[in-house]
Amino acid sequence: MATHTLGSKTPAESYIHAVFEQLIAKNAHQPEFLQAVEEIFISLVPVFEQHPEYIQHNILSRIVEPDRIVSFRVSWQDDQNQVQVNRGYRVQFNNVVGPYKGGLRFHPSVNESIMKFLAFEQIFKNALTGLPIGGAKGGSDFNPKGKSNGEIMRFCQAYMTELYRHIGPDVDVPAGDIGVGAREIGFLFGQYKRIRNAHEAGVLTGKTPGYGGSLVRKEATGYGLVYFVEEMLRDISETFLNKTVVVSGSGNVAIYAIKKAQELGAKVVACSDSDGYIFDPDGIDLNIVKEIKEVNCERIKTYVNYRPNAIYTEDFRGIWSIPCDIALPCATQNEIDGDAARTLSANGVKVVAEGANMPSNLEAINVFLENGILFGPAKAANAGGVATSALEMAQNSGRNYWTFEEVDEKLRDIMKSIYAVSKEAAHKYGSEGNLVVGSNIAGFVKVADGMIAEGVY
Ligand SMILES: NC(=O)C1=CN([C@@H]2O[C@H](COP(=O)(O)OP(=O)(O)OC[C@H]3O[C@@H](n4cnc5c(N)ncnc54)[C@H](OP(=O)(O)O)[C@@H]3O)[C@@H](O)[C@H]2O)C=CC1
Ligand SMILES: O=C(O)CCC(=O)C(=O)O
Repeated sequence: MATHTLGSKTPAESYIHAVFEQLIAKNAHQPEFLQAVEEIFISLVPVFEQHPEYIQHNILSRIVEPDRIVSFRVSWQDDQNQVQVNRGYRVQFNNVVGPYKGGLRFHPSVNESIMKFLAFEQIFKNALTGLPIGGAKGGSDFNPKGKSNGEIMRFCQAYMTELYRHIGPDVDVPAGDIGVGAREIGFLFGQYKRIRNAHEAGVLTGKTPGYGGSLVRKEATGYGLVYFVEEMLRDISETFLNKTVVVSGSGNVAIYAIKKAQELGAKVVACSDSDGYIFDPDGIDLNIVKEIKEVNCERIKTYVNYRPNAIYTEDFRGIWSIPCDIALPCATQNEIDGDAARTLSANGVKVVAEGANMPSNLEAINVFLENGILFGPAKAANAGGVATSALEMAQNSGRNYWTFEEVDEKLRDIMKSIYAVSKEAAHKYGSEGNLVVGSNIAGFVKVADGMIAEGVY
């Protein structure tokens, strides 16, 4: 039976508590979804105390129920001509601010709870960008590891053969996430185009620039994360220069976070994959990581074959025992628990900012906040990816391309604005400096006001 930490002393608390109790009763088997909702609900108490109209409109009961969840069979043929079957999903959570928008995850751990937590987070993250995009997420329990190019293509085609009827440039615009990069988006787009007989470029983002993709989208989540941390550091008169940084993961977000942090003068000493982590006291050589992960599709442990001083440890969570000034979790959900947070804190970490979605559990977040560590929550800190996707949609609608510098400048401005808006909301509602509270409130208020304006449905 799931438990929670929400109180029920004031009318606002009682309302939030009651909605959460009902949610637990209906979704007891969805721990990731409940975790994501609880984090937001805790932040919203002061908002509901000042805005009884949100209770009158029963916004919370409505906002936790997705507009729809599509779940479907994906049958495809492997290289041995055997028919394989996976489960596909698209959770269209909320389109008050704009068309449903959010990535697709292909990973064996995918289930309805993970899809719902990601789509729920996406609503508020997307609202924070200031751009007209609603919240969604999708994916499949398909495991891309070890699959041939042909198998990946046939899976993507089979997945899109059902998904196409639920999406469109003004309806729902998927993109990449774990296990879905430019190659998969290409296969998905090709199948959508064949079925619809139309080059609707805006139906997917994360495309290669040659056929409608935006420059900077590949780099955007990692770069945006670092731009966000620059803003956090600016407030304490610090910069990335000479800081020791630990980045978990070695996928899309991690690679471009490492690249930008290094460009700004930081020394990145560690990264990981789901098997283990590498520690390089001389600083990570990103070209080697890119060769291993992007070109050869190998495991991160092979890094030590190229760098004699580097050490590999088979335990990906152990990465948080490395002393650092800045920690950037960029792999997956719940990779930092209370113990890992206490270790980071005891080792003197100054800033933790989330490139992954919900990488810190609730206990870890509390440890960071209680110890005065600057904490950048995912829905603010990693919003650069989806924001640049929205810029890709804008270019597709305008049938034009912007230069790398133009998109990068817009991305930097968006990250600055997300930081400012989150900080301002935290201040306004009495939680100075708490970006968890600030980003949750700023995103929520925009969506809640839109829900009231658009009427009950
Ligand atoms: N791509 C984007 O634009 C955005 C991504 N995010 C989030 O960032 C995170 C990383 O995504 P992205 O870089 O795109 O994905 P990738 O598939 O490119 O890379 C994922 C990385 O995380 C590791 N990883 C995946 N699952 C696990 C796991 N269960 N335990 C430990 N390590 C794991 C992978 O290791 P291995 O190779 O061994 O699987 C790999 O190094 C996710 O949380 C995603 O939701 C957030 C905003 C936007
Ligand atoms: O670019 C997008 O639409 C999706 C990005 C994403 O999946 C995320 O923000 O978690």
